[in-house]
Amino acid sequence: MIATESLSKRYPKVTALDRLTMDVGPGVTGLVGSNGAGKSTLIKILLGLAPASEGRAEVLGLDVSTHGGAIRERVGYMPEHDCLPPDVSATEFVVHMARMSGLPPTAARERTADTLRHVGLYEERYRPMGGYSTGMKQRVKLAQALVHDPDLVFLDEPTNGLDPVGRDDMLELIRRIHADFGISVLVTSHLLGELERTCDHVVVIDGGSLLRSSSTRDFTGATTTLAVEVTDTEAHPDGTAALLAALQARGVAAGSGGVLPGAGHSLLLEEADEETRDLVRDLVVDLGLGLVRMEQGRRHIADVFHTDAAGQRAQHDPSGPPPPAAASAPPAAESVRGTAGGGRS
Ligand SMILES: Nc1ncnc2c1ncn2[C@@H]1O[C@H](COP(=O)(O)OP(=O)(O)OP(=O)(O)O)[C@@H](O)[C@H]1O
Repeated sequence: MIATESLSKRYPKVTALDRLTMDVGPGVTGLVGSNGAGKSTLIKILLGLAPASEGRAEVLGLDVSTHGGAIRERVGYMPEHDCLPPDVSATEFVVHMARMSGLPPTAARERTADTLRHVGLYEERYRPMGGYSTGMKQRVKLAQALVHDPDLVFLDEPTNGLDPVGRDDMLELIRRIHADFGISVLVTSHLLGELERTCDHVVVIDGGSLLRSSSTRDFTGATTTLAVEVTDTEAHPDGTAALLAALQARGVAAGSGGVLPGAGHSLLLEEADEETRDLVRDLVVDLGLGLVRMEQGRRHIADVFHTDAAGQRAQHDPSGPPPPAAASAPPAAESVRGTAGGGRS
């Protein structure tokens, strides 16, 4: 679907992409990287909207430097930032975008109604978009990317600004774009956790270079780590801390797993066996906490990202001190915001 070869983009003060070589096949692919990693720049080059400084790229077998128009006919694009005219209704806007994509008037109206229904906008689609919530605006942006029935869509940070429920709804919609309509998806995010539930394949970029590209399954192989999540109670306003203390009192070492996607705080217990699982269960009961989740685990993509990023930096500067991410066991932090280099040149 997408192939780049030594693709670079240099702005006067910044190298946004640095000899990026990658291949993306059909399905749902996540493009992960911190702010400034080069995700939006890559999308603009792939759409033929911005020229590369060096290297080449193809989308659907078409060269981006010479076939931008043909690519945009077959590819949908959901931009990152708010770009909807406030005085226009979703219906008017999406019909307009469908017409711009070459659909005749009747087909444009029919496809608009179908697509807005598909993304979950009903009566409100006749109201001006200025009064919409962030979630509704994201849905309209998604609808306009899908209305001309593309082969592939680029979704730039579609969950930005959404609350956990809105984010889950959007991720479910993204999964269905491929499952129901066979449209392939390239979706960017700085949130690693959400992509491991949504994507078949994940590409991680850092400072404009490829850090890793592999199937989600390969990223998240089985481990002996046990993730435990509990509720707070009146007696234990911080249930996680109470459980941690009780485990430590019995000589079980646990690390804090950070805030998990769409969930609360979690504890991570390394090399947990049957006995440890029984102990956790008993302690949760003794403390009167609610057990939200006890999951023997998969690795989180975040772990792999931190380990790989640390390794790469160590390679670049073998004599230097270890970067913070390498100095301790990497937490399963959800976001890579701010953990990667910015690609300054
Ligand atoms: N038109 C431009 N002129 C100069 N620098 C730019 C331009 N567009 C992007 N950059 C810089 O290129 C780098 C990559 O930006 P890009 O927007 O592609 O990153 P990103 O991964 O999409 O991050 P974000 O999620 O914050 O948008 C950043 O340092 C950014 O400041």
